[in-house]
Amino acid sequence: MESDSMKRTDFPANLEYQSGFGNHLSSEAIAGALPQGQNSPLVCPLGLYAEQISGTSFTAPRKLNLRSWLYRIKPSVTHEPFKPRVPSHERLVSEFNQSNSSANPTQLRWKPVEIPESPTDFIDGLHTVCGAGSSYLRHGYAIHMYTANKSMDNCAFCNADGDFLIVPQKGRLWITTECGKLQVCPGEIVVLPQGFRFTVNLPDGPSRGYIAEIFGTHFQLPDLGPIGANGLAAPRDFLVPTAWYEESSCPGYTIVQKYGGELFTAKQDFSPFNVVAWHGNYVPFKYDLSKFCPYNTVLFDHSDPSINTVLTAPTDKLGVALLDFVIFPPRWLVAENTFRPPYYHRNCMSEFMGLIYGGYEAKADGFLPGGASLHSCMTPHGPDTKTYEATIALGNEAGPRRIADTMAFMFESCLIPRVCPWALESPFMDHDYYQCWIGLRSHFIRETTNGQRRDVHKGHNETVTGGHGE
Ligand SMILES: O=C(O)Cc1cc(O)ccc1O
Ligand SMILES: [Fe+2]
Repeated sequence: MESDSMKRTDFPANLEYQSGFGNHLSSEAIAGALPQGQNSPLVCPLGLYAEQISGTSFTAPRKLNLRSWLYRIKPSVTHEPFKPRVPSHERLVSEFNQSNSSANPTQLRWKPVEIPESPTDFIDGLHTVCGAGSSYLRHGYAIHMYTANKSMDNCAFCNADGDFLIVPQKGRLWITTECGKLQVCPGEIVVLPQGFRFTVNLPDGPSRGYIAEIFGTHFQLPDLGPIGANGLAAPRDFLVPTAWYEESSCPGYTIVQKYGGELFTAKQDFSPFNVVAWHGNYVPFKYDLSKFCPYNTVLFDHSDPSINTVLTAPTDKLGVALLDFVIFPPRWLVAENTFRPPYYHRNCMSEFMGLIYGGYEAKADGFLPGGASLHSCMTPHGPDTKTYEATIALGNEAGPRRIADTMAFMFESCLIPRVCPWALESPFMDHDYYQCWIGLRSHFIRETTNGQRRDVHKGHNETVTGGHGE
């Protein structure tokens, strides 16, 4: 099923990467292609054009400043004017308002979206689920899902609106970027920053995944506070491409630009992957979630999920995220006298969840790999009835238990999402979601006696000893 463009951008079995989150890196596909001692010489080595891509304003503080210099055969500007892409679908949203999305405080859940049979590439398979704010105002986010079955052909995608954090759930993504190539499997994530051109090949055919798009800021590693200097996602596990270029002429090559949530196309006669060398700190990168070093409670109570933050996109308010990317990876549960699954809660932040593989600890049924859920600001949620009952049945005899073969994740935001018609009218919407909690019974009993409480679940009295406050 692979096209000519697939062959043209063939991927070696094992790509080489550079490593390190936030590093200033450089890469040459031909030795000597990088100018020495300056960014923009009168004539660049090998007759290349110098081109800067800025990911932050020129004057952003140094510790936040992101930019790279690309040395390319022809500059990006060498193209015909942008035209609206026809047919234009209203399936991508980057400014959420009453005309394109609605408020909905209900707990929402979706079954896995089926992958289409008709030829669909990564661009045509993209749909916005929900989001908040505006790409124009440079504050907000969008959550998309993609389903696709064929590689992009003679075209590249460019997102002028924000950064994409892609979570593949099914099928590998072989992504060619202006900085080089990335092979991304389910279980890994990839970040394609605003403005980079890229093309997505699907070596496995049918593919599905989730995307968080952030406007006006970029992902950072979370502070570790008292955890110390190590733990969670290690900077060195973030992998960045090495320079790769193609020189072939490509008549009718199309750049598809997402700009204000709309798609525009521009024709050019060469591949945008013509960067022979580059240097900088504004780069695409990938990360293998199995490298994450989880921390958690080792005695009692359930930790807040922020303990599992892989990447965070901050707002200007300290500790308040525009979007946190949090995972629920395999780990040991050891807490004593503790309700171990996620607690019942209401959150001022909004929580979108997806499942890459396995099951999720709070849902015995109904939350499936490739599915999704949305629990918006202050909407109550927590373990389903089956999970609650099973946890209580285990009681305090539950020894250390390893949660294995699972990878769920959450996009958590301080901005309240509006939900798009594609998601609300989806045939994959689980209209019975609320039923998973309806069976939660009252276990209330009024009387307690002096240090004694009635164990309602086992139906006998038990002395409470070894309180935590001693
Ligand atoms: O709602 C969820 O399942 C996500 C979640 C997990 C957890 O361990 C604690 C809080 C929380 O919101
Ligand atoms: Fe939650």
